[in-house]
Amino acid sequence: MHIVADDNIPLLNAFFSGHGRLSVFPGRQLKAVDLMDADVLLVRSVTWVDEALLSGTPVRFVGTCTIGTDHLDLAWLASAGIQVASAPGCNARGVVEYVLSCLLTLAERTGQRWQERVVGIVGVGQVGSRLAATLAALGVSTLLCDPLRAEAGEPGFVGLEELLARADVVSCHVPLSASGAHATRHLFGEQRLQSLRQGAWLINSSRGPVIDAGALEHVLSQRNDLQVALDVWEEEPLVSSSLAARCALATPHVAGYSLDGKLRGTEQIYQAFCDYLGEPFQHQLANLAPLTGQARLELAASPPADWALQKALRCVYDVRDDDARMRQMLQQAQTAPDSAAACRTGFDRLRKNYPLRREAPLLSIGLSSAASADLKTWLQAAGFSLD
Ligand SMILES: NC(=O)c1ccc[n+]([C@@H]2O[C@H](COP(=O)([O-])OP(=O)(O)OC[C@H]3O[C@@H](n4cnc5c(N)ncnc54)[C@H](O)[C@@H]3O)[C@@H](O)[C@H]2O)c1
Ligand SMILES: O=C(O)[C@H](O)[C@H](O)COP(=O)(O)O
Repeated sequence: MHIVADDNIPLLNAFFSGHGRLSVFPGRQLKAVDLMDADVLLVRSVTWVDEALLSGTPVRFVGTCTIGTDHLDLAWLASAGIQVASAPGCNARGVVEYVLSCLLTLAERTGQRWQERVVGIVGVGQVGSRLAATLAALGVSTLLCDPLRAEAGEPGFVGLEELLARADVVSCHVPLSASGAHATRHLFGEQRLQSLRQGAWLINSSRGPVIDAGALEHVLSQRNDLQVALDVWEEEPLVSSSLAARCALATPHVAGYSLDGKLRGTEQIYQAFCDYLGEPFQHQLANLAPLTGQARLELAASPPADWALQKALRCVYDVRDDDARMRQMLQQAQTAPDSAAACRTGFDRLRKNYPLRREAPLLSIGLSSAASADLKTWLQAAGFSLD
């Protein structure tokens, strides 16, 4: 069997080499000619998988080691009888940690308490529901908008216009869809962006085209009360430097880029592949995951709960670091002879050379018996291991 894969997929050899020959390519550069004798294609989110790429190739199984599937032409793949698998929820925890880091940072910069802001979550699936549960456990009020779940009869959801009218923070976790009653392309256009509350924070870590970038830039040119954190960009890997300059936080599509999230993505696709072949799993992530990046944080006898939670969250992920690297890249791209090309390359380089980032359960926290019950509850809600 010949397996062709994106070279950004970790543990590829460990999981797949027993199944045949492996060839790797940079995901954005993969072409039909590379697949002429391939049986299996393994991608991440940057390879557009459609008829143009696959027709005329022997590929029968496509796996994307990502949550999002908007880069796959699912209708054509189904009509061609090609088996497709994605990795639901694989990096959801990383995204939650990104959102928490945005909240801490924006609170610090605006002098507000993030715990007292009402957080509106748009799209309450794998990521949105984990975020909602974490915030609720931290005592934060949330508003949830998911018309598909509401239409299925589930209680507890509000409409988008009501959410925009009531939420101090809007965090977006919808899939990108271009058609249908609840299409999300340009879900946030000029009118909805203008309807954000005075002083609102808007966080988008879903897909760039969910927000109309032109409209956002226009709204931000008129309203300096808003704080916007963008992890995803309408034309990425090309980023509008003028829009980034108006954003409070700008990162290169790395919200879910924990090593753990990427590894789970590979494992989930390996398992789907074994199921497709009708074979048992030979490998388990628990036996293969690298033992790097674990850390320990010792907290003083009875630290203030707010301070300790912030310290622990920042030990696992600090969005300010990604923001700084992105702004440096954009600044350098501006001075390059072809700044658009330099931006595209720089954006992908930041993602390819992403620093080691482990998730909250990999940080163990030493707490004394004098630590408050609130602090223990909060740290556990955020996923930390306590002892
Ligand atoms: N930036 C990153 O690193 C990163 C990481 C993971 C996922 N993502 C993106 O986030 C998206 C969401 O991830 P997920 O795992 O929660 O997906 P999911 O499919 O589990 O959940 C999406 C939810 O959005 C809801 N939804 C669909 N259309 C909607 C609309 N118009 N309004 C409100 N809700 C709507 C769905 O009903 C569903 O419950 C992914 O599709 C992916 O594009 C980005
Ligand atoms: O959909 C996802 O899972 C995320 O957007 C994922 O982090 C994208 O990472 P990439 O495939 O671009 O490496």
